[in-house]
Amino acid sequence: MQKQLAFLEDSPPKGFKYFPDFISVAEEKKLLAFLQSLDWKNIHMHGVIAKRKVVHFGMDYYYDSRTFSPTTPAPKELQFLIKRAAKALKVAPQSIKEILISYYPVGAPIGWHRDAPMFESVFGVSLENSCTMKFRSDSGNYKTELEPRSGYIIEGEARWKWQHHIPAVKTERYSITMRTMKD
Ligand SMILES: O=C(O)CCC(=O)C(=O)O
Ligand SMILES: [Fe+2]
Repeated sequence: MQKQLAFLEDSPPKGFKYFPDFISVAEEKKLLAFLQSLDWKNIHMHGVIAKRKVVHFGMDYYYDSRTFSPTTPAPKELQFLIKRAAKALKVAPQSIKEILISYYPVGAPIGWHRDAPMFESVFGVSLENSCTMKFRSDSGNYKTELEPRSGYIIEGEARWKWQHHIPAVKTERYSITMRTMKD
């Protein structure tokens, strides 16, 4: 019994895949320099301003109304990453319609959620520092470390049956998440 519980706790949700060293140190350095040039926006949710800041390409997402509309296409600096993520997701690069760049200052979390229902698969890349990502569902809990330069896929059960969350980060971190749209 004990063993089975431990197994449940430790096995990743189906549809979550992790890719250590998805980008090189040089690519990370270039991306981080590019991110400094962006026009970072606050997230207003239910009258509160979140600690993390974001930049959207492809689709703008309005957190309060949960609606979206087309915005600036992804710049050239992100094209290699979109191509690589699309390959890992086994979709065409044009299928990646939303690119969300997030900055987590020390102490910034992202609360428990499922990504908005208009999106399908998610590919995330972590930059600068590690964080913990937690998953929960009726079938259990799972916790993993997202290292700098790693990538992850959230699709299938991990996407629709599980929620995920990043506890307040201990060291600042950036992520670039790329999403396909649901049909
Ligand atoms: O920062 C990340 O890697 C994940 C962010 C996330 O879950 C989201 O934007 O929906
Ligand atoms: Fe998410």
